[in-house]
Amino acid sequence: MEIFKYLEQYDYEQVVFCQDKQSGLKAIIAIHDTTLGPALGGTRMWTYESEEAAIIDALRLAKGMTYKNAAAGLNLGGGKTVIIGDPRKDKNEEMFRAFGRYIQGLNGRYITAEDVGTTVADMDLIHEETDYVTGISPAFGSSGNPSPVTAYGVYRGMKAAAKAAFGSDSLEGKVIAVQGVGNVAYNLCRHLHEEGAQLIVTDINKEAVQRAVEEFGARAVDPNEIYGVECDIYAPCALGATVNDDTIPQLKAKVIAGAANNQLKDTRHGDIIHEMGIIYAPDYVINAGGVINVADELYGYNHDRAMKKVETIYTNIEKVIEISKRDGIPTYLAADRMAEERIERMRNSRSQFLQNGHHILSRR
Ligand SMILES: NC(=O)C1=CN([C@@H]2O[C@H](COP(=O)(O)OP(=O)(O)OC[C@H]3O[C@@H](n4cnc5c(N)ncnc54)[C@H](O)[C@@H]3O)[C@@H](O)[C@H]2O)C=CC1
Ligand SMILES: O=C(O)CCC(=O)C(=O)O
Repeated sequence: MEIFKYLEQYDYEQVVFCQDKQSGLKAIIAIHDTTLGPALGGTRMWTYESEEAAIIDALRLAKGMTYKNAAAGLNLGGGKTVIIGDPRKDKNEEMFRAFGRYIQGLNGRYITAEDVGTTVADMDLIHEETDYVTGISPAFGSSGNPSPVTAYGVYRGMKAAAKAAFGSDSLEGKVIAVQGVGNVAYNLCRHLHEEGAQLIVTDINKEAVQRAVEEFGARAVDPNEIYGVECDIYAPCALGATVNDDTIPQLKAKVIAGAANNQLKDTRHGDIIHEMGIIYAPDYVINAGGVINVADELYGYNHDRAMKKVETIYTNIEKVIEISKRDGIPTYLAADRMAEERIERMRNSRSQFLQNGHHILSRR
């Protein structure tokens, strides 16, 4: 891959390769844009097919965080890390401490948190080496696992999207197909079940499926069947790129609203579903609850304040759908415009007064 060409094309600021022979750490920190503030985004640990696949994932996820943080109204830029490895087998204490030292070396340009494959315990190890980490244990006065808060935000955003599609935001009796019932989706299913939705679930992890069947009366289907089931709402909550050329023709849902990052394989898939009349709740707008929650730690964590901000996801989804209808553009583009306009406004105003990026963190 021609890395500098890619960085130039999509305006990335920095990529850091971190290796530590003793612990086996192989990590890529991607910093996309710090116009709004330090880059905040989680650390994903995953077994990638190739180093190139890992680099591309880090870059795509980091850019997504720039847009997510901007659209959520946070004063934070976008970044993300991927650690190459199997989270069930390859973790050790030295690995996260070595990684923490790399983050410390960036002196606040990048702040991390959890993502797929990493946990609060991993963040606590990073915290031994740096303060530039969020989502650490509540014992440290922090917010802990962001997944339940992400789930609540997705639930609220899904209701806003349902209102646009069905005329009411009630999910009672709605059939919702949930792909992946991990940390976020388990909590999402709880909210949906409490509201009286009918759930169809799938996961490659049989125990996760079993739990959803037992606790929420969900119907289980095989992983590749989920796209074609009769349902009102498709909720992608596993990994990205599941809205693609193969899956779109199978979809029966009128709404796509879920937690996964980078749900559209390509932007043209957002155009296709728009033309089909499907209401798509843009991934980075609807799944911002976790980052809103962890970002609150930078101000001294206050759960009520964080949850109040998470509630804005409902109105943000409404706003995106409104722009989409007004301008006749797909919702993913409406969300991009909303985020880009905010970054541009701040770039123009900050450039005149700020030389060294004064930020809340500099008061810590
Ligand atoms: N945890 C959080 O607060 C946030 C998570 N997200 C995104 O939401 C998604 C889910 O995150 P988590 O629940 O934290 O991760 P998780 O790892 O706990 O859950 C993902 C689940 O998807 C399943 N899965 C993987 N591949 C699958 C496939 N092909 N078919 C069916 N199931 C499959 C896994 O077995 C797992 O149970 C990810 O894309 C993540 O990036 C986004 C914002 C915040
Ligand atoms: O919610 C988190 O754990 C941190 C933010 C993040 O990486 C994300 O929203 O994808």
